[in-house]
Order: sequence, then C-alpha cells, then structure tokens
Amino acid sequence: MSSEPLLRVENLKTQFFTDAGTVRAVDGISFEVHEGEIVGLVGESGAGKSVASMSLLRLVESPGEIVGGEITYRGETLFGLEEGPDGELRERDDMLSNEEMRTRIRGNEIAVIFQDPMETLNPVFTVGGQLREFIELNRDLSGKEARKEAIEMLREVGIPDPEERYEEYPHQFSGGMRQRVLIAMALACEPNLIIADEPTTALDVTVEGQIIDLVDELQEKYDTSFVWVTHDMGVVAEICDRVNVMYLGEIIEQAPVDELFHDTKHPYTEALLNSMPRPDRTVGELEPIEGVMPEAISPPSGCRFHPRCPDAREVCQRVHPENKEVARADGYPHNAACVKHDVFDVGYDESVPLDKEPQMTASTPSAGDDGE
Ligand SMILES: Nc1ncnc2c1ncn2[C@@H]1O[C@H](COP(=O)(O)OP(=O)(O)OP(=O)(O)O)[C@@H](O)[C@H]1O
Ligand code: NI
Repeated sequence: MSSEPLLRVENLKTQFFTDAGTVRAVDGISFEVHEGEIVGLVGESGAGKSVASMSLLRLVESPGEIVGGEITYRGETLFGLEEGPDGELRERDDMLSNEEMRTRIRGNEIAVIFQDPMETLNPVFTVGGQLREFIELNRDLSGKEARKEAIEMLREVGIPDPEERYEEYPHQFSGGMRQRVLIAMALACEPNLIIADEPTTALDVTVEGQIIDLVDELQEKYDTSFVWVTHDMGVVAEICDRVNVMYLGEIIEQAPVDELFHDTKHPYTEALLNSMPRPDRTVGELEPIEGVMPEAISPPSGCRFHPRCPDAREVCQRVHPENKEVARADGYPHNAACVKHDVFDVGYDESVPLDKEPQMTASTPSAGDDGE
C-alpha cells in the first residue's frame, strides 16, 4: 500500500539466553500494520507470537533481549540498532528511551490486552476504581471526570448496570466480563494500536464470539488498529484483515485473510487450516498436524517445517527459504517461505521427495551424495 504504515517491523529478532542455549524465539520477522487494520499473528504454541508482541512494546525481560531489527511506529523508532565506530551494534540515537516508551507510547499510543485479565487487574481493588485511576493517570482528568468516563467505558464495552458493577471486585466478574474490562482499559486512552495476545482463548466459544463482535464494533467506531495474536484460524477468519502465519520464530506466510484461506501457499498454513474445525466437516475429518513443533533452541536445518511437511523434498533440508512474494492480492503481497514456488528457483521440482519414516529413526544430517 502506498501510505506509510502505522507500525513497521523489519527483521525483528528476539532471543533468550538460557543455560541450555540461545532460544531464537523471534527470528527475523517483518510485517506492517496500517491505519485501521486488524493484523493477525497466528501459529501453534511456541511459535513466538507472544514474544513478538512483547518485543513491539519493548517489554521483553531478561534473559530475553531484542538482538536485531527495527520497529517503527508513526515514523518514530521504537527499536533500532546501528554499527558503532568499534564495529559493535549499538542502539540508534533516534531510538525512544525507556522513559518515552513508558510515558508516551505504552497505554497512550499502543495498548495491550492479555489472555489472563488477572495479570492486569488487581484483585484487591474494585474494577471501577482501577479503571478510574488508569484514566486519571493517563488522561489528565479530575477524579470525578475520570469516574464518569470509567462508567461510560464500562457501558461502552457492554457491561450491564455499569454504575453498580463499578463498585465490584474482579472476582465478581465472569471471565468474559473481565476481558471486557480489559478492552475498556485498553481503549480508555484512545490508542492508535492495540496488541491483543489471545484475549479470547480462555473463554468458551459463545463468549469468545461476543467479545470478537464487540472488538469488531469498537474497531469500526474508533478506527483502532490491532495486532491480534491467536492460535485459532477460525478467529483469524472472523476478525483479521491480513494475517501473518508464524512457525518456530519465523513468519512463513503473509497475505490478506481471504487470499490466505483461498489460495494457501505454505504447507504449514495448509496444515493449520486442515486441523481447524469447520461447519462443512465433522470432527472425525479433522487432520491434526503431524509431529510436534521442534524446540526454538535447535531448529531443523533448511526449512524449519520440513520434518513435518508432506511436500518436503531433499532440497528443503538444505535451503532455508526467505519469505518471498509469490502472488499479489488487493494491492498487498502474498508472501510465502516455501521453495516449492517457482520464484525460489532452487531445484525443488528435480529434488527427491523426503521419505518421512526413516527420517524419524535415523536423524543423520546428510543422506549421502548419490545424486538423483
Ligand atoms: N522467559 C523465557 N525464557 C526462555 N525461553 C522463553 C521465554 N519466554 C519464551 N520463551 C521461548 O520462546 C519461544 C516462543 O514463545 P512464545 O511464548 O512467544 O510462543 P507463543 O507463540 O506465544 O505460544 P503460545 O501459543 O503457547 O502462547 C518458545 O520456544 C518459548 O519456550
Ligand atoms: Ni503466547
């Protein structure tokens, strides 16, 4: 798209330095969020979705660290490195300070909603009190005005009898109601971007649907952009405009949602879609993805998905595919990191299909050099 994106993430890398080794939790991801868009980050557990979200707000804690890449929000550098005179990487001069991140960006410009509301809500204070205090702190309103605004926000997110519920404690709210409170809190400072990390995962399907409808409605009203983290392709289909599919720290496919569903380019995305319940299929027809996701500490060689991929060939063990444009849809690129597409031109067609069975027992890195 021609207009400057609201958020631009380029080659972001976040690692955890543990006793067992370096966990490459986020390993060079790039994506953009435009004004008013809901952009999905989807993938199985351990794909790096949460670490990526936390990295956007610079909330990664030791032993984790953002080690590379660039995050730009409305032209401001949330994260950026450059080579210093000594050849070592250092933080760029124009990168916002921790203080600026805390006071100017987090909450005000970019808000976050987590899966577990009790991480955000304090059980010993009333829901209304917490919301009021948050508004007071962030919006320069008097206590009385903030209280009024808090009640208004509770009403806005669909809490019935907001004046009465204002005085109640978090444990008196159901899971869905608590999640609504978090949405109210996230919206309270009218941020441009909300990062939502599996906010509906702990809820039952009906309540999940209600929350998603609410977000859709509020999104339209306030034109807020979202980064929506989920492992659920059904949720992606319902709420996202564009989506990034993550596997072991990488984005392996990115496209507008309809395009991704109807012209899937990566076998992992295909597998995710096949493992998802659909109205036109019985549960018995669901195909779970074969194998388990390997550890981010020692990812497989070549394409990280090759040990589980039905389309894997010998070349997939050797060549690590970058995310490349393989099609276009609605003015956006449809990128995929799979060498079976012609743009890669690494000899996939001539390559020998991998036999999965022996692979599981003998994990010898090279199958020998017997040519064809
Ligand atoms: N504090 C930490 N120390 C070491 N490794 C970590 C830490 N936090 C996350 N990781 C590792 O980073 C990788 C990505 O984790 P992340 O939580 O981002 O996955 P996710 O996609 O959000 O999964 P889920 O769907 O389970 O929330 C995993 O391999 C995880 O073990
Ligand atoms: Ni997560």
